[in-house]
Amino acid sequence: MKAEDLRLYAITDCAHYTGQALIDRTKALLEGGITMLQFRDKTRGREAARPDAEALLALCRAYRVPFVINDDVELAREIGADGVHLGQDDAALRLARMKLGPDKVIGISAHNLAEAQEAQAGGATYLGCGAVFPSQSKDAACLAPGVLKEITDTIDLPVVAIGGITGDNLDQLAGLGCDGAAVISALYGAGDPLAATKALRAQAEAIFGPYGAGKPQALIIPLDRVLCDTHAAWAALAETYLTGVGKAAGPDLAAILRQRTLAASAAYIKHNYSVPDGISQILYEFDYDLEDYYRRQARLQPGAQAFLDQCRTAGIPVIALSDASSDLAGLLADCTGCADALAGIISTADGHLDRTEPALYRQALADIEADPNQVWVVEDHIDGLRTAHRAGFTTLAIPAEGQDDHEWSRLQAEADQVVESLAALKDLVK
Ligand SMILES: Cc1ncc(COP(=O)(O)OP(=O)(O)O)c(N)n1
Ligand SMILES: Cc1ncsc1CCOP(=O)(O)O
Ligand SMILES: [Mg+2]
Repeated sequence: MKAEDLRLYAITDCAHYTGQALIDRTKALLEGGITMLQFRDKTRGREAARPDAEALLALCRAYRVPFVINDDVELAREIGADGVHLGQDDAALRLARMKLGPDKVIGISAHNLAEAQEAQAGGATYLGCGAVFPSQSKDAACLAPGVLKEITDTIDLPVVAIGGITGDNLDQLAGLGCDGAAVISALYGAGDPLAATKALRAQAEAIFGPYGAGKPQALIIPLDRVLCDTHAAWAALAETYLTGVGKAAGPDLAAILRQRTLAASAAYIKHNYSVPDGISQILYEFDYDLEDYYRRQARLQPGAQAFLDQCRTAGIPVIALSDASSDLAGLLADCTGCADALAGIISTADGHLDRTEPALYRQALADIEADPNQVWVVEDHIDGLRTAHRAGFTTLAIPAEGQDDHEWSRLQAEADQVVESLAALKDLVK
């Protein structure tokens, strides 16, 4: 989840709408441009509410909008929602984080700086602060604007304001440092929910900043497989090595190693095939084969040159990501003629990092002053996409050779955006 997902955050009004009426109304809100949805049902129990929650989750997936459940961590976990929103009297943040894992959204209600600090220290994803105005939907004490400002000035988490917000008072939230507005009645209670959402969304963007807009400040993209046609070389590395030492590779070896770095692949082979060489010798052989392929056969993928040219025209630095050493990756860039178009190369092998470590992606920011949120990480790899997401980058899924259908559907479900090709990516940076 990104801070901009909070721009116009709708919360269901299950006191007035359930079943098909709730789905229809929510669909109008999604069509009108809500940027996040919370399922909040304060009266029905978990089992009675579950079908509505599941239907809304499917709808939010279709509109690529995060979907969280109010109060009920178990329901969120069971249906695979993006997370939960918890108040001060709800389940403990620590327990919720344990149950949901590090990647899920956990929003916490905070009414003062101490609560906000505790939520930040406990691993909350965002804060809901209010009521900022008297609310018809909940009997909640009003928060002074000074307290809200103190929270946004002190805390690093994204903050959404809540309570009594309408088109008539939204402007009063300008300058308080919030990322968006959470709304029940001004959306669900509107005579024309589609028109009301469109109007509130435009107003929210004017006050809190654009949503999903603009070009990235920089872009991180895999060099192998995505920019260059090196899938065949990577897929053959382990088998070629094993053949050389007189062993036969298992049928699914290439698929197993696709998720691993070179070092982890070498370790896998060492431990599963009782080969004579040590891990560093296996790595040496891998590097040798890659270098040979890079020098003799590697080419840019179709559309890569045009995409890189467009980035250059638009002034967007492109940082290539590689699982080979940066020396080898540099050789690939030279041999395929894209070296001059790259602002840098980051390598899992150099830093002994794998794609589950945010430090990998953060390296890219060392030389450029960019807000991670404004940096796009293009990934063909599910671990990489998840890590970049967790590190606060905007993520784009792209297909690549060697992905199976399962991985591609997970990428599509979890990415902020999906691009079908480098040509489509080029259009996005125009
Ligand atoms: C975005 C957001 N912010 C605050 C709340 C309120 O949560 P809580 O204090 O737990 O009250 P209930 O909504 O559970 O009645 C929220 N739901 N969403
Ligand atoms: C859940 C909640 N928490 C504080 S105020 C509120 C209700 C927000 O609803 P409305 O937008 O109708 O005031
Ligand atoms: Mg609650």
